[in-house]
Amino acid sequence: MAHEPGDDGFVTVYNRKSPSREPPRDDDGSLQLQIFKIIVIGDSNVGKTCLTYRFCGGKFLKNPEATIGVDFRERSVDIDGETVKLQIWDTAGQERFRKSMVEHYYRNVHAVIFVYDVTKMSTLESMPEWIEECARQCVSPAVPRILVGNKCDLHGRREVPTSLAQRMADSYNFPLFETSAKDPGEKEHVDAIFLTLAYRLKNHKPLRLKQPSEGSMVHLADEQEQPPNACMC
Ligand SMILES: Nc1nc2c(ncn2[C@@H]2O[C@H](COP(=O)(O)OP(=O)(O)OP(=O)(O)O)[C@@H](O)[C@H]2O)c(=O)[nH]1
Repeated sequence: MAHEPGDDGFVTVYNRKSPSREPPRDDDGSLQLQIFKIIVIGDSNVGKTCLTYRFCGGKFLKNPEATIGVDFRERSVDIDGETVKLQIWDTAGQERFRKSMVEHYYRNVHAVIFVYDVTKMSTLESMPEWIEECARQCVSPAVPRILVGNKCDLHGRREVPTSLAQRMADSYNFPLFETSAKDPGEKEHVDAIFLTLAYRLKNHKPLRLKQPSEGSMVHLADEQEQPPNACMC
C-alpha cells in the first residue's frame, strides 16, 4: 500500500531494513521524505497506464489490462540536488471500476494529469466532465493540472488537431503536451512532463509550460511564488 503524503508532500516512513522494525534514528526517530501524489485521469483506453509505466518503468507496457480502482507506481527523481518521490496514481477510466474510489483519488493530491487520446475525439470532448469531477472533489485551484494528448505515434489516425486541444487547454489555463507512451523516441518527453510537475511541486512555483512543436522538449519559465496545495472547501 502506498503512503499518502500530506498537503506539503511529506510522509513519515520507517526503515524496513531495521531488524527490530524500529524507526530509523532521526531527531524524533523518524525519517521525513517528500512524496508528491500525482493522479492520472481520463477516459478508458487513452493510455494512462502506459504513460505512467513509461515514466516509472522506462518501457512501453504491452497488453495492459483495464485498471480496476487504482494502480500505484513510484519513481524517485533528483530535483535541485534533493530526492523527491513521485507517487503516481493510475486511475480507472471505466466508471464501474472507479466509482467507489473517486474520493480517494483526489484526497491530498498534489497535481492532476488529464489524458486524452489524439486518435479519438470523444476523449477530448469528455475532458470537461473530468475537470468538473476534479473541481467537485474540492481540489484546490492551486494544484497544478496539465492536459496530455497521448498516442501521437498513430500519425494517420489523428482526430484531434493540436489547435483544438490547445484551445481547450487555454480555456482552463492548463499547459498542453502531446506525446506517445509507445514511441521510444518520446521517452524523454514523457519524463519531461512528469519532471516538470516535480520541479513545480518541489519549488511551489507555477510554471508556464510550452510545447513549441511536436517532439520538442518542454520549456520552463518561473512565475511568482504561490502557496502549495490547500483545499478551499
Ligand atoms: N499506439 C499507441 N497505443 C497506445 C499508447 N498508449 C497506450 N496505448 C494502447 O492503448 C490501449 C489502452 O492503454 P491503457 O494504458 O491500458 O489505457 P488506460 O487509459 O489506462 O485504460 P483504463 O485502465 O481502462 O482506464 C492499450 O492497447 C495500449 O497498448 C500509445 O502511446 N500509442
